[in-house]
Amino acid sequence: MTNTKTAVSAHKVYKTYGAGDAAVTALAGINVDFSAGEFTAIMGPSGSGKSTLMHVLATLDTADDHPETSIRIDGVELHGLADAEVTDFRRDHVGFIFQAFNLIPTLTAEQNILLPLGIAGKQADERWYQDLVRKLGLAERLNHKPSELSGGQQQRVAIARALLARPSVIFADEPTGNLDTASGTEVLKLIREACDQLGQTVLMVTHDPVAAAYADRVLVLKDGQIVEEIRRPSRETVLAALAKAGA
Ligand SMILES: Nc1ncnc2c1ncn2[C@@H]1O[C@H](COP(=O)(O)OP(=O)(O)OP(=O)(O)O)[C@@H](O)[C@H]1O
Repeated sequence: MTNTKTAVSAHKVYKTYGAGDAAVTALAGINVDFSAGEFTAIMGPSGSGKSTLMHVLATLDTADDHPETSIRIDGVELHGLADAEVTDFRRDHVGFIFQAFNLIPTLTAEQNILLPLGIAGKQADERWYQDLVRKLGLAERLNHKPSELSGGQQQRVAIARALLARPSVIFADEPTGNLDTASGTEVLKLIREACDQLGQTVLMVTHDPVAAAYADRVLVLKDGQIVEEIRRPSRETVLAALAKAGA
């Protein structure tokens, strides 16, 4: 991608859980930018702060108050913004693909895909919706409930739901964690295509070096800090970086 616009920018991001002797530093002053259209994998040992970083950048959790902390998405400063404003912003700019899919079991695939826009009181772009459904191979499955879909199909419904609103950035937490290899590969290729063809920005937490090799870059966290950055990762370079970080 030649587009170098910054989609997400984090500056001096700290997160401490608990207080006093029980305090745990989950993020120890993170500085990182994510360019528009870039696919980044976030890796590191258990407890290194991956989920915390995702949640804080996605505005699902708040960073510690620190005079210089800044978290921006599409240039909008989100750190310190009131909850209601953050919720509104998130609805328009941020999409999620979580491992547990977060699909509503009583709704059909189509209703699940359309739900977030419906809640926001917005109409889906009909052509874009049809495009997504076709591209994701869901056309024959739209009237099925999640329990009538395979894991890969459920994850594709979650991807369609995330992409429909054309969010500036999508946060994916172990999106292939529950899938068999074939479905996992399919999901990773779709995420890759969304970045290459639609300019979608994606941040993905994963433990899988093969999944990480689909990304443009890998960030390795350790003790709440970024200790390694790999551009154009391969399974081998990722494994070496993880070994170095003690994962
Ligand atoms: N709600 C919480 N209360 C207290 N400590 C927490 C909380 N959430 C996370 N932590 C601590 O913060 C640190 C970072 O946790 P985090 O879940 O971000 O790590 P992770 O890299 O995502 O781990 P994993 O790979 O095991 O999911 C850990 O030491 C964890 O125990």
